Amino acid sequence: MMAIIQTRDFGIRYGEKAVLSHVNVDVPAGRFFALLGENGAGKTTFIKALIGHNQQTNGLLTLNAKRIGFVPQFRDITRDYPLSIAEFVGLNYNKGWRLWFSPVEKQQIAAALQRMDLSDIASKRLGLASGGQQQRAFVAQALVQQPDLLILDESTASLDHEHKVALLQNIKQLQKAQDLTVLFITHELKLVSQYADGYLLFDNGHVTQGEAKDLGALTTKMTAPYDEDEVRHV
Ligand SMILES: Nc1ncnc2c1ncn2[C@@H]1O[C@H](COP(=O)(O)OP(=O)(O)OP(=O)(O)O)[C@@H](O)[C@H]1O
Repeated sequence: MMAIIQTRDFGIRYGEKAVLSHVNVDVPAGRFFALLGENGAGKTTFIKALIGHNQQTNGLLTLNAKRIGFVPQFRDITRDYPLSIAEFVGLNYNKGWRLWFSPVEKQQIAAALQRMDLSDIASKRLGLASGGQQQRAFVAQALVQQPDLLILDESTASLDHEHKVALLQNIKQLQKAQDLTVLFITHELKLVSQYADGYLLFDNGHVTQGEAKDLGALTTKMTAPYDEDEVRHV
């Protein structure tokens, strides 16, 4: 199977400080991967390298994605935020010099809304939507340009349990139906282990790749002293 992300002896540093070194991963296309690790372990740094931010890297990084969709950590939307959900979802569309959407673009926005279950509330003001609806709108925005790699940074962290599960089910369904590769950064190991096909564990400058069947053992090891709800999210 083709790897959508492949690294060989790959490293990233900030000045003198090596954040990651000797990273060897092969993420197959069309799978759901959890990106795990303590705060500061280098998950965001790795993602930044994938989306092409200038960094000091060495070794080999091969990326076979045509388009990457990125859902950053939850941003607070105030109640007076003026855009509707549909307008927000189309916000980052690269229209060049045009101010309006072409029929194809409109159709793609409608499809993204539909995929995230937002069609019925497309004209609702985003500021008045619930946290779960807002989070789905962020994902829909990332889906509009039909990425083949979707990266989500702690997208479940701010949601209650019911909405966490709903979002993960939604993403899982997308991954399967659209043959999308999903990288899901999370601290919620137990939750994501039901959806992930594999994981990348960031630890102490190194990255370990594992399969879904290993997630159970990892969960026990990493969450043993705490209940999941007690793990603090920063
Ligand atoms: N621009 C930067 N310059 C220097 N050091 C940085 C920079 N960005 C991050 N670092 C350092 O690199 C390390 C990895 O940070 P990174 O944000 O990638 O971790 P993370 O795993 O994403 O953490 P979190 O779970 O908190 O988001 C940390 O020690 C951080 O302090």
